[in-house]
Amino acid sequence: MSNCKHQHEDGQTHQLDVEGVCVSYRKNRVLEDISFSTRCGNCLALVGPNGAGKSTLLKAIAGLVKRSHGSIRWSGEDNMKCRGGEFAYLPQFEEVSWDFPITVRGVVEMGRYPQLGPWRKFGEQDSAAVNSALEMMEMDGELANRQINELSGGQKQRVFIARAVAQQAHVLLLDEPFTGLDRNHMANLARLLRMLAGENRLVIASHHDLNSAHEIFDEALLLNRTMIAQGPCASTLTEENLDRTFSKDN
Ligand SMILES: Nc1ncnc2c1ncn2[C@@H]1O[C@H](COP(=O)(O)OP(=O)(O)OP(=O)(O)O)[C@@H](O)[C@H]1O
Repeated sequence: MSNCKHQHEDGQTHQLDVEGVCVSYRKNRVLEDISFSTRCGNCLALVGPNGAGKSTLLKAIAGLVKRSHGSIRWSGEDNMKCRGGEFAYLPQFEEVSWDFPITVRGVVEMGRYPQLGPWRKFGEQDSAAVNSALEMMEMDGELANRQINELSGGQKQRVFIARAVAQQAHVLLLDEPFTGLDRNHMANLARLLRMLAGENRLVIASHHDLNSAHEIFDEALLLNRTMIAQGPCASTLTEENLDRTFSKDN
């Protein structure tokens, strides 16, 4: 892993500030007045029912969908103006076109493109980041040369997690990263997320398994179109908050 600079020279920690964010698809408002702050070194779980707006919030932070109101700032800078590579985004499994002819290594190399920009060639540092990410997700060796359409569901998911890891971004935005993984790879991914937070990165992931949330994540954000609660898992994932979050149908 590279030494990303996660601290300003004055020692201030990087922080994500989301304030009053609303997002609509055409006229359908799916996120209403979302405000929270979190900082690097944290693992934050987005929890809420299907259709609550978890993916939309991740995409809004990544700058992939436009907000109609509010602001999203990373270290004080508007997220849409952040330079390439600050945010690594793992799309939900169903959103990826798996028929695209590309190898596992090719996908993971794509994680380096935001760092390269128009002038820099793919170099040793990039190869090292790709190899390390492939090893971490156990997609190295023979698997690295396979076409992605020849993989199992869990292997495909691991390739895209490896792509996000190879990017060595400050902020990892992961849409249901545990989907399709077997028990061992789930445990491996949980360790990886803890390691990334330990390197002072910010990890935000949508997550449906409330039993494992306490072990993996420091904080939870409960969402159902509006924000219900945010804070440390123990004080946020309470019966009362969960009832309020899951009582509204979408
Ligand atoms: N591209 C789109 N165009 C129109 N509506 C959309 C689009 N993407 C999502 N929606 C709608 O926005 C709402 C929130 O969807 P979103 O995918 O953000 O929820 P989610 O919490 O991630 O759900 P899940 O747990 O099922 O993945 C849903 O009502 C969904 O139908």
